[in-house]
Amino acid sequence: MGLRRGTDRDAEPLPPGTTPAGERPGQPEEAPAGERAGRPEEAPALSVRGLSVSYGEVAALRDVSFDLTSHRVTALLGMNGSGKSSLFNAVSGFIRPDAGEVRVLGMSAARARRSNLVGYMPQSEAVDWGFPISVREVVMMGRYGYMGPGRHPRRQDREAVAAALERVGLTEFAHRQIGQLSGGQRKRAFLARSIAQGARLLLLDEPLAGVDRVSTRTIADLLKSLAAEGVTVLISVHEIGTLAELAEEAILLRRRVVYRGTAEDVLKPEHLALAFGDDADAGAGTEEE
Ligand SMILES: Nc1ncnc2c1ncn2[C@@H]1O[C@H](COP(=O)(O)OP(=O)(O)OP(=O)(O)O)[C@@H](O)[C@H]1O
Repeated sequence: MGLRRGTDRDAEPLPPGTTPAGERPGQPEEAPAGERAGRPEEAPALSVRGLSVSYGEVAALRDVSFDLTSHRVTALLGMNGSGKSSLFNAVSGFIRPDAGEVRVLGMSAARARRSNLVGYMPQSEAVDWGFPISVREVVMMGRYGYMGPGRHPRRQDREAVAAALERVGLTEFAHRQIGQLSGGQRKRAFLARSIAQGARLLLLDEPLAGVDRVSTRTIADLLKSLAAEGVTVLISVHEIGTLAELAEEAILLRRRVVYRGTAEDVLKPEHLALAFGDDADAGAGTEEE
């Protein structure tokens, strides 16, 4: 049961959530020292090294490197086509990069996903909102990784879902079909899915597109409280208006990392120009090298 519109990612529901001790699904591969699932804090929350992604002739990312530590909300800022979704898909293990390496809490991207450590909120356009599934069922998808093949929720799954719905303020909407929520409520439902999952790294692709001021505030507050609990949040935005409200720091992306700094620093015109200004290397597009 995938909500995501027709890609091969439908084969598996979008990354469910993390793992309370003792109920971690996914079989640990031989984990190097310091990579054991029970002690992921020892590694950076996210480490991206020399990442390049292309689609045929189109170079979406080139030699992208950065680290994220926990307890932080970091914005990924760039114009349309700058590679934000490609980065999320590579970090989630959904697409295979041409080159480079992604480590999530010291694990490979694929293993982190299987271990329910990565929560992903796709762009709205990537979701089939007509899919006959309730808000509660969407959030329950965050628990799939803890269930057996029959996906029968146990008491702790139901409790985790109820708590997540409560936290995002959607308890009273739990039985509504997901498409019958407002834009901001839909985003909160997907956030609840990652909360129920217990994800340690949250990847949010344009979560504020089409969201009003009140919902933006609510989502920003939720993200901050999750970060305070040790969750690492990477959130893509292509509008600068909400940046300072959302994130403490930002990475400017234009196929490669062109600048990184505090939200205040990144908003300086000379830095924004690196990501949004006219440039021979503008945005994404055909490799010109
Ligand atoms: N499946 C695909 N096939 C071919 N090209 C693709 C594919 N997905 C993305 N691209 C191209 O890769 C580049 C980066 O796209 P990506 O979606 O990662 O950017 P983005 O920053 O998320 O854009 P937006 O802000 O518009 O969502 C763009 O030139 C895009 O056209």
